[in-house]
Amino acid sequence: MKFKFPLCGSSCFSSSRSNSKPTISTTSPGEQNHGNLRIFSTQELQIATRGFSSSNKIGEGAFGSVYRGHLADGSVVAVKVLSVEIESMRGEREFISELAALSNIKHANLVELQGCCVDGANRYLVFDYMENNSLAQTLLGKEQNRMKFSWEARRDISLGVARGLAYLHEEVQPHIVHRDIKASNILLDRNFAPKVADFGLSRILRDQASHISTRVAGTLGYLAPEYAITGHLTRKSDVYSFGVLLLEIISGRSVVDFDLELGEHYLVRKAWQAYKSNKLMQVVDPALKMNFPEEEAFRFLMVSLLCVQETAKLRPHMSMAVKMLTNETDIRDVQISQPGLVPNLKDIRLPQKHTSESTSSGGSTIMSLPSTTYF
Ligand SMILES: Nc1ncnc2c1ncn2[C@@H]1O[C@H](COP(=O)(O)OP(=O)(O)OP(=O)(O)O)[C@@H](O)[C@H]1O
Repeated sequence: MKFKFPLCGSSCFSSSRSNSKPTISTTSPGEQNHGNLRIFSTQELQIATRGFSSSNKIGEGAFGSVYRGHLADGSVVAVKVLSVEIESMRGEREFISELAALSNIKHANLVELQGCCVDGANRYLVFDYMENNSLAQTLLGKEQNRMKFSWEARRDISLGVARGLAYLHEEVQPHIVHRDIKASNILLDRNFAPKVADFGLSRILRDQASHISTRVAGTLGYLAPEYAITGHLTRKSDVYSFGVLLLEIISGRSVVDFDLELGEHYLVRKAWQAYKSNKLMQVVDPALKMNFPEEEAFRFLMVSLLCVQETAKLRPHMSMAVKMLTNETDIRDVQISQPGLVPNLKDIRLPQKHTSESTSSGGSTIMSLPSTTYF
């Protein structure tokens, strides 16, 4: 069954600046419905996060800081304090109604948006709290933060992410292109089930020129070449990023790592060279000490290479990628062509100024990312 994602609801919301408690307009019963979105007061979030204390801070991203919070009902949440300037965001009503639509999107592999808070110029998002942090920290992070991931854990995480993305791409209507699939946006719950975070947000939180450079730079290795060069964003750009992520999960290393010896810096290039010389299994994380089913690992590597092919239309849709990973679809005879490679990140000229106008319509989303010197 397809999930309907109402793009612009007509919900009506206003916040009282005097007592920080948001109030919902009662002009029309139909206009009060925020679906699953809970409207928090600033006071509630202050109490939950102990005044946004540094000991409750769990991370920092392009859109602001993230704090762990304990709500009065005993549940634990992650509160994202948006640092994006108010002028750059959508209007309050539109902001609330679009978040309401996002909060209705529920899937076992997506981080749930519980609610939000609007208090004058301050805006906060409240998500389910994920106990085991992100893949960027636990799989690819500093030695002291790393955990051991068995092959089975890696397989389940890869499949979960693929299913979450397939849901956004093919079940939600109109579909959602995530735009920022990467290890730091894959969070793990208490059972290490993977949850894709931050879907749908880039459309709502318009990036500020001041931080777009770092934002793009941090994500470069995951960018599909056609997106990086022309700014033309489709679901297949997410498929490319998923392919990169899959390679990272299997190999246990980051997509770009200049600490490794020359020739090893770029994971996608390394995997492609290994494939061409019939040594693809060398890409599997040595930390697994050969403790994995070879046939399955080979299949996963082949799927990752299919997803990162340079030509977008040769990449599978996410539902097909799921079928390939689970072996419902046989890929033994599939031809793999040259991947989109990023040979020299230093050559990329990042924009000084950026306006991110993204519209999701029909089959693609067009973004005004300036072209880059990429190859
Ligand atoms: N729901 C959550 N539960 C637990 N921790 C979270 C949650 N959301 C975010 N975090 C933590 O906060 C960090 C920052 O998250 P955020 O989404 O703001 O930025 P990011 O994904 O790391 O980077 P970027 O903003 O560039 O995408 C994450 O890496 C993670 O460690």
